Amino acid sequence: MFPESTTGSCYEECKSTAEWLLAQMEVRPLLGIVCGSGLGGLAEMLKDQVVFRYEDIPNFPQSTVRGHAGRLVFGTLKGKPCVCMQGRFHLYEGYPVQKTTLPMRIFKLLGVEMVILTNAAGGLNEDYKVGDIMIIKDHINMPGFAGVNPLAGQNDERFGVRFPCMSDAYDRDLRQLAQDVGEELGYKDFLREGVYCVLGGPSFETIAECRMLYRLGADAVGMSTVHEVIVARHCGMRVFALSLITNKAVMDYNSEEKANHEEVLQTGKQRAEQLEKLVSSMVSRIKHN
Ligand SMILES: O=P(O)(O)O[C@@H]1C[C@H](O)[C@@H](CO)O1
Ligand SMILES: Nc1nc2[nH]cnc2c(=O)[nH]1
Repeated sequence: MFPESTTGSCYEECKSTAEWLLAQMEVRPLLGIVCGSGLGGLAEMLKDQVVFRYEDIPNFPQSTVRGHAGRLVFGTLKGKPCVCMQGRFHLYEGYPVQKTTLPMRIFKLLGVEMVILTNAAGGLNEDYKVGDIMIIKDHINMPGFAGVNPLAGQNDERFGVRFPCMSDAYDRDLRQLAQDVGEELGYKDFLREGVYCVLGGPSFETIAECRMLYRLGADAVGMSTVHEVIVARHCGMRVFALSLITNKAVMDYNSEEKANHEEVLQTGKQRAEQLEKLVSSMVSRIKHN
């Protein structure tokens, strides 16, 4: 277990990073966006951009994965002030889980009320196709079963309660909005809703693991998002999340298919435009308090 002071995720450290950012620009974001592997194009939709490289932000981790540019982009999307992570952090990069989720606390201290997260994921559900977009309705925190939870350690009540509820993690109204917008855009054939399971990575799953996860109730498997969601909910932000099904999980011992990062990035490119349209259309209809 890493004490918060070595992960930079304690209140004072997050506050000092948030204050550093706020002192550099005038944008006061209400919406936070996290781009998944190969989905960084979402950030390009922001108007009047102010961009920070992660390496220039005090106390911020660095992106090490291809498809994660490592830039924090501020601007407006459909007139709404936003901050967008073009690149996120994963357990397999060697970061303690508290470090991978640190940006969520910084978002909160910047004034963000709602977070939209995206990821690339392998499809476990037999009905899913490559290129499907899955609205996440729930998650399975597999590392959490072994005690890997970003909220483990001392709780700071300034962020949230010791035992936060997760049965309402994925905002029902935002999920409905995504369904409505998706239908209007003609996405019905490739828009799904399901359960996302996080594993530690970086190795992709074995066939036996994929079969097990599907039987446990997961529709898609990936290496991110869940821990960010836990921290975002802990500090009271509304959450909406999408998985792009970039590859089908291999479930059959006769299959010649092999999961690989190239395919993940390639599928991201092919569906990027529609995913961006879905997110921006949702944002144009979201009302803030
Ligand atoms: O950041 P996400 O969850 O979109 O990235 C997924 C998981 C691995 O980082 C990578 C595997 O191709 O894509
Ligand atoms: N764990 C995992 N992560 C992914 N990210 C994109 N595809 C996959 C996958 O098949 N498995």
